Amino acid sequence: MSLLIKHGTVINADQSYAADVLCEDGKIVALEPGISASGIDTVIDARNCLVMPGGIDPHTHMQLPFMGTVASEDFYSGTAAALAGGTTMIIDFVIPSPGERLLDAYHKWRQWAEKSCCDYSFHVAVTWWDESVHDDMGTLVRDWGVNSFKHFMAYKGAIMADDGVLTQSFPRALELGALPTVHAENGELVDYLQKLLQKKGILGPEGHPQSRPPKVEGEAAQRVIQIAGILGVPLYLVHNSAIESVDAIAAARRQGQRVFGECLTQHLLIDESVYYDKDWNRAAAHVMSPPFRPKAHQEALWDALSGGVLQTTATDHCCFCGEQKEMGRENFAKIPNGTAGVEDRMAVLWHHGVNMGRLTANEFVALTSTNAARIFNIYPRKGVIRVGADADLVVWDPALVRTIRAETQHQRVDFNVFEGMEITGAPAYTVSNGRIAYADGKILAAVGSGAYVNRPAFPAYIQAQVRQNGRHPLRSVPRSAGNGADGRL
Ligand SMILES: NC(=O)NCCC(=O)O
Ligand SMILES: [Zn+2]
Repeated sequence: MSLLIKHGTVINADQSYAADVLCEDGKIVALEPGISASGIDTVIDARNCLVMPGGIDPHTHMQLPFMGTVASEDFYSGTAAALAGGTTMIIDFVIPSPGERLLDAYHKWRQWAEKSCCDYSFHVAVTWWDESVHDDMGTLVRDWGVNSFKHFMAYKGAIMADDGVLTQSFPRALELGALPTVHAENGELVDYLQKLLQKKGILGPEGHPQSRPPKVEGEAAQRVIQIAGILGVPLYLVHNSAIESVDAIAAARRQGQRVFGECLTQHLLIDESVYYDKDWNRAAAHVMSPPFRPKAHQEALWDALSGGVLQTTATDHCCFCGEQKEMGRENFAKIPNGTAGVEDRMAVLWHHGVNMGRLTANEFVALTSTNAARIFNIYPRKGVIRVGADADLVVWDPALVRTIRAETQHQRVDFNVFEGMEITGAPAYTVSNGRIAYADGKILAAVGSGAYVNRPAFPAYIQAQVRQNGRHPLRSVPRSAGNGADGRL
């Protein structure tokens, strides 16, 4: 099975150049101008197009049982939507139910994910602590290619990990060479503010952002960064949405702490006014955590992306239809949290980032693919166009104009937070493992054509820094009974 992409401009995170890309049996095998098309099975003419590494979305929830319901995607529909948007790999989350063993939950998710039509991998959530969690973390890293564990500081009474859990899990992750990831919101404060708002009769979706103000995120981000610093553990903070958390990450990085940050495309473009919409359905459709913020936070997020404080963009893709959001009609705290985004992440970031002059095309590649591949240790297999890498590519037409509409989307949900947004620049073709998976608006990838990606532990990219940061050396003072070692009291 051979595929040749001719006449395009290759864009990697570090450089751009004109070259044809030859793929055979799922790998890139040649990369140079003027490769002959004779004997090749499929040829794509990429004239006037850019050829980029396929996107990696490091934060999706395709099929998540959450808040009394289950996200409306399955792994086929969700990964098909990813391919339509130029994303060729997702890292989804295994979230064990209370009391469920991590390994059992992991195998359940693996079974669900067999339908995937793009490559995938899993972070596994640690939501409580006991010996079985300690042991299963080891098994997952050693035998099942998991190199990151997720901790929710929010969702009290459900999946929240308190400081005790973080303090057990982080050093365990460190000894296994795995990266702790964290949803930073102070779950106690959210719980308190939700109850306060309810007592005051504020029960509509406008209660959602008021119960989770930016400082609730900032406090948790600062606290977990300090905890990780004390323990000498690298850290990845998911979906940063607020100036407060970005500032906390910037300060830690300035001091040499190994902290990585992600932001969601949705938080870059949408502000909190959506929760004050008179139409309950529209307001509820935007309920996700952290919530959308006042506009000033968006500019800070853009600056953090272009300034290197945040390294990745994701979506937290988690679809709930209107009927599911209805569960919170009488109480905002019961509206299932989550919005979709995997289909639009790259186009929205291209349009508002590259076209608007905030990002270069190379930075776009870094932020949508390469940095995630490095942090989660699948680089250079993914995240770069080079000989030997997986043939996961997007042929990007920078002149393609499209209006985002829920009506025409592939993701399985009845709403789109970017509804009506006109964007310029979109995938003409998406190539997954050397095959055309999306072209001319159509998904061509078969159910189950995606593969599970093992992610090895001890990423060199992170580990060197961990050694440098180190834990403070522990010291003891030798003393004789009752006296100091030197005989003096
Ligand atoms: N983000 C969100 O609202 N839903 C998915 C679960 C999570 O990541 O917090
Ligand atoms: Zn989250």
